[in-house]
Amino acid sequence: MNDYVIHTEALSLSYRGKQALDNLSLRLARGGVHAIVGANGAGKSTLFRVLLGFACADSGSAAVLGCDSRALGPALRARIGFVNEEHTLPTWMRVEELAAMQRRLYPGWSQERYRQVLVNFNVADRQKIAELSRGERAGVSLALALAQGPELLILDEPTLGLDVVAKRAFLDALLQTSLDDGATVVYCSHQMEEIERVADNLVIMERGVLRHMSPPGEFCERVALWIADFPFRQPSSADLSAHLPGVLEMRVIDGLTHLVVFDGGEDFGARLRLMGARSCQSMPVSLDRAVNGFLARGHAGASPLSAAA
Ligand SMILES: Nc1ncnc2c1ncn2[C@@H]1O[C@H](COP(=O)(O)OP(=O)(O)OP(=O)(O)O)[C@@H](O)[C@H]1O
Repeated sequence: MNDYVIHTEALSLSYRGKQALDNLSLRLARGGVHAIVGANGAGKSTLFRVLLGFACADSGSAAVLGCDSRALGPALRARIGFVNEEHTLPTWMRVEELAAMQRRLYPGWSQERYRQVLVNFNVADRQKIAELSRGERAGVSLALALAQGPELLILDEPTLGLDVVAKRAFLDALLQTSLDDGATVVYCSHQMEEIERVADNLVIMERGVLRHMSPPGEFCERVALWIADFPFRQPSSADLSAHLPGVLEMRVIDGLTHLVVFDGGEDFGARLRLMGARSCQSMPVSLDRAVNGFLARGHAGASPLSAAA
């Protein structure tokens, strides 16, 4: 018996020949906030669909809270909160009717949590869902999901389209749900500053494959920006690839070579000097730059050093 809230083994799914999940083996431990990132089309939403039993994999296995995703019954579904990026809700219902219905359905319902999230949106209880703006609808669906008191919360780009204040309030409530109620949160997002703030675990997917998993800080520590001054001959992208390990991205700015490097090793500076650098220095990068550099390397249409001058 393991304690993974999500466990996939060699999970594959292709849509008419297009590989969305490619032999994906992923184990997410119980507790904390897990953020899944990846370029557009990396397979994040597809993974969620398979996990929740909305789509069938071609091969491999997927389990949520220890149960095969193909056999999730009502009792198990009640332990999982899910918010999709469209924030699908019954448009004909009034906000108060929807909240009352959910309160009856979920024994762990927290009215306080519901109000805590919803207060940041200008939503009147008597309004119909159809009358709400997109952001307000997102606010209602997020308030409902957090108030359900789920054991596992799966969120597909939950803050897309929210303004800064609403986003912050939602993230605070999310953290509190995870800390106070012990809920495990699994969510995908393209917003790194948000992930930096809330995530305990960073999962990077690329074209249906798991590329990296660690705490965000650990990932950042493995990526560095090197700035080197080559006074005579600027090395080409090909030179760099051949002689330096882990170069993700190269740019020449004001005559200085900027390299984003993953696992460059202790002697990276010495290697730069051997290639003719007069001086060089390394500095840390933000999560945004680290992840984007990492993903740019394998991005469709981009060569490994696509940003090279
Ligand atoms: N119903 C479908 N029919 C055909 N192809 C699909 C379908 N759904 C997804 N795909 C393809 O599967 C791949 C993975 O899509 P998915 O929506 O899972 O990516 P994603 O990581 O969630 O992307 P984004 O960040 O853009 O939301 C993409 O190449 C997409 O074009």
